[in-house]
Amino acid sequence: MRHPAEPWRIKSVEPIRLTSPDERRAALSAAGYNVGLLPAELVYIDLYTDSGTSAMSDRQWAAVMLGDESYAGSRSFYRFEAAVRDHYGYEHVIPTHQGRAAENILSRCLIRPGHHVPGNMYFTTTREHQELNGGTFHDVIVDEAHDPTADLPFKGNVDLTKLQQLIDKVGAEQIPYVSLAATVNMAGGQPISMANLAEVRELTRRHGILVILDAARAVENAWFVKQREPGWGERTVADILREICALTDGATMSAKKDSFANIGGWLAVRDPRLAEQARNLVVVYEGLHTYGGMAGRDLEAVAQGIEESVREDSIRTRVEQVAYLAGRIAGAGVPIVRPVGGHAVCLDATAFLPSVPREEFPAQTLTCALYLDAGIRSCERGAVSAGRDPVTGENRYPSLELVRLTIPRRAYTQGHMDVVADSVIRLYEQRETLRSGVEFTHEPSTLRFFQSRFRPL
Ligand SMILES: CC1=C(O)/C(=C\N=C(/Cc2ccc(O)c(F)c2)C(=O)O)C(COP(=O)(O)O)=CN1
Repeated sequence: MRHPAEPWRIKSVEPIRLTSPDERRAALSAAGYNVGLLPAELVYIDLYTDSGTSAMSDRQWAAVMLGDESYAGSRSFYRFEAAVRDHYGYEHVIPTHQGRAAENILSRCLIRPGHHVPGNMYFTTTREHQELNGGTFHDVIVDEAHDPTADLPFKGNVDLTKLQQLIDKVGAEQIPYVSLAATVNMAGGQPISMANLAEVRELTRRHGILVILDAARAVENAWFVKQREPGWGERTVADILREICALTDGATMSAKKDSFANIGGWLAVRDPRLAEQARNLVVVYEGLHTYGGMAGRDLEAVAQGIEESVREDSIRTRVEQVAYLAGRIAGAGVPIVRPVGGHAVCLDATAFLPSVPREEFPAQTLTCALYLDAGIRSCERGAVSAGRDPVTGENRYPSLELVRLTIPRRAYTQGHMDVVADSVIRLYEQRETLRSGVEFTHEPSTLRFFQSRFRPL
């Protein structure tokens, strides 16, 4: 797989530095063996997240200068609203400062204690807001999504039998909506197919249950539909994105992903009553419903980013850069989640470090090793992220114990991808030396992933 030639040239750069091994050992210790607590300036290649880390375009920066900072009815809001309406197709657009803020508003509107929310695999903030409002999340994704070696084109699909069984068990009136992610982040950025989406829509319509899309990486999902799903190859990514949304009743969006924004998000729905309810809450938690916790300049950057995100050459080179890194790593025999997703290459930490027991958190251990080896920050997507069962208090050990190498958009070059691949391959060749993991020295009660601290065993 060749590294793609990008449809842009670099006009501005930000210096980065490879620290010394001693500096990295000291920094990691001070960060409690949690790479998320490292100062960014001590990270050479930052693959912690693709969220908010994209390079903005010159046209986004130009739009920033046009930001209308009026408190009410900002010109920038109407541009933002038009961009979401045009490309996602929802009538009522409510800005929020980022994705989890939209999840907060939506969950407060739709979820009541005792409700059940089925979805295609959990995501940390999404499930958190569902649970905070008294809901119980139920994973109804196809079984293969939990198998890193199952090389299927649409591992983000819903298992319709699981969904029907939940409806039969709890009753449709106890299910406020089905939460559908496109793509599925925790499965490694796996897409959902149009056919499966249509089946979910048909099943939920029969029971009067809403479908709410998590659209954070829906453009990547549209790209995979175009590449992999029969009958869609001739459609544009922009068309497919609209078709995805047309099969849902609303969406939460983190504009920090597909839309190349450094901050921003939105909640969009079709039902005017739900929109009114959400607008009332957005005033409480985010700001007036025409700015939703964003400055006018951010609204402009998101609007421009949406337009850029659906361009075929843009999304192709984005996904192909990830595939390039995956090709180099998998080519050396390193176990990764297959098929390769849109935003990340996910290392299978249990296969990578078979000597490290699950109780010693292999993925967390591997993120530390990657940083020490080459100053690369990656993201633990395994038991530490999964947290504890709210009822039993026991650690949840998901079948996917992953290290996510998350690629920011338009930020790194082939040279950086090669540094990452070389480091991962080097560690894999030395994997027998990594025989023990880490243990908590500090464990927060919620979303422990961000603030936990560890020590090596
Ligand atoms: C599919 C989806 C997301 O991927 C997502 C965020 N994602 C992040 C940041 C992150 C979030 C939670 C973690 O435990 C984590 F370790 C990383 C990420 O890196 O992937 C949000 C929330 O959107 P907000 O970040 O704009 O609020 C909603 N939906």
